[in-house]
Amino acid sequence: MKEIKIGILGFGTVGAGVVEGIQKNGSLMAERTGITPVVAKIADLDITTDRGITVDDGVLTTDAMAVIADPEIDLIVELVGGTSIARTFTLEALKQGKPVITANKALLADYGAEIYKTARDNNTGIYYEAAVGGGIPILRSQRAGLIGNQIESIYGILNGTCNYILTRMEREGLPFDEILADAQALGYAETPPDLDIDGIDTAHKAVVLASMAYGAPVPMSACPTSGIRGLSASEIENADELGYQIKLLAIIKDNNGEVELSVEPALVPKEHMIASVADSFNAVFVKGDIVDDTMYYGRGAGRLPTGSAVIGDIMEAASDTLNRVGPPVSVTMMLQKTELKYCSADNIEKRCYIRLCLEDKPGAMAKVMNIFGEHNISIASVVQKERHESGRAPVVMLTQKARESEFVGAMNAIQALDVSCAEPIRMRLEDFG
Ligand SMILES: NC(=O)C1=CN([C@@H]2O[C@H](COP(=O)(O)OP(=O)(O)OC[C@H]3O[C@@H](n4cnc5c(N)ncnc54)[C@H](O)[C@@H]3O)[C@@H](O)[C@H]2O)C=CC1
Ligand SMILES: N[C@@H](CC=O)C(=O)O
Ligand code: NA
Repeated sequence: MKEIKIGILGFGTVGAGVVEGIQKNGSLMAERTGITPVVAKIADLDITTDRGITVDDGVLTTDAMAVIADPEIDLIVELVGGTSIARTFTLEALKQGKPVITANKALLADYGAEIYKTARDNNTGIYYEAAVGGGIPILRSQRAGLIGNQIESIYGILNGTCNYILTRMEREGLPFDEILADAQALGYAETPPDLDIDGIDTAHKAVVLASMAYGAPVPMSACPTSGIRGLSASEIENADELGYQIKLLAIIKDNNGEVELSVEPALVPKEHMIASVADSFNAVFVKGDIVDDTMYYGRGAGRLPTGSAVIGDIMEAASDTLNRVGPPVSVTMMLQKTELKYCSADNIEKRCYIRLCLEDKPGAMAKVMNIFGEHNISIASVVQKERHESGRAPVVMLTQKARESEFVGAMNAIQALDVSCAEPIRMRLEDFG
């Protein structure tokens, strides 16, 4: 039986989950692989807080750099988070030829190009399954099971916090802030949670998925991003009445050789499988040119599910190290091309949900319809609610597909109308057609 000595940096939610998982199932992993995982060192700035886990004397330290430099340590697990000290730790370990396992999608999204190249140049690996879809082995599926496919499209619910908030707003009608506090207490949210609710965490994961799908590090600037901050109960109710649910979606497509990428809240049909993905669960739908449609589902956040993904990477990195495999597929797939072409956001075609507030006056609707006509936007359905006592009436519309630039033009023109009494609300409607 061979042994692999692991140095963990960051003993927070995920770090503690990794140690708990190895304590529980380490012997099972050893029986299955012939490699015994040994947590030799854990570095954290705080080594006094009780994580509900007992470790041997001498394992805990506050000095992460000493763990990286320790010749006894075979591989490094980076779980401190953020993009500053985590980048320093990761690059230093790779330069010493040690494989790094990380759950840090922000780090990969911002510094992926530098990190993958450093791994390759030092003949070692960076492993990052936990960075996308938490416990779901989505990247492993992409780089192993789907390796023979051109990826046509990926749709993902990739943020446990947002999906948890949307689910409870819809089911329990609770206020946004109250549910966010629960998501934080459950260990799902980032620090700060703005990364979750503004869609940035989803975008971090989307660019990692897109990089692997299309073969080069994709910059965050290529991913137009909006989140669920300020989403009102009215949108959830209106969507429900029309047969839809609202989900924060990552959308990645090969659009005639150009990468189409966005993160945005979207109405999805209630009968589609994606609508049944609730709470902190994530789901990723990948369509390949050979395999056709595939779907992956599981816990997207939390101590043990994320720990499970990190542990899978530890065992793969251990096997690669012991077998002296050079840079693994998780590195080479990210460095196939030097540059990718991106679809301009203006040219993306989509359907939309639109809520207007109109003065209830004769001709108001005709003015609005004229504007849609001028912008080549065809309306699929319109619901005008009873007018309020104020003389104003909310109007809810679903459109057919049109170009983003036409939607922007139409919204500006409608807002400028004398009969328009509030800024129009617009969201994507994704029917997967
Ligand atoms: N919590 C979750 O469900 C998931 C988290 N992740 C990612 O995993 C990483 C870790 O997240 P959490 O465990 O939730 O964060 P956390 O905040 O619970 O843990 C981070 C730990 O790192 C320690 N730390 C900070 N600076 C340090 C330094 N210089 N040296 C040593 N220790 C240091 C902190 O004291 C803390 O205990 C992040 O990149 C996060 O985005 C990924 C998937 C899911
Ligand atoms: N904050 C993230 C944690 C996992 O990546 C989430 O809520 O999904
Ligand atoms: Na994963």
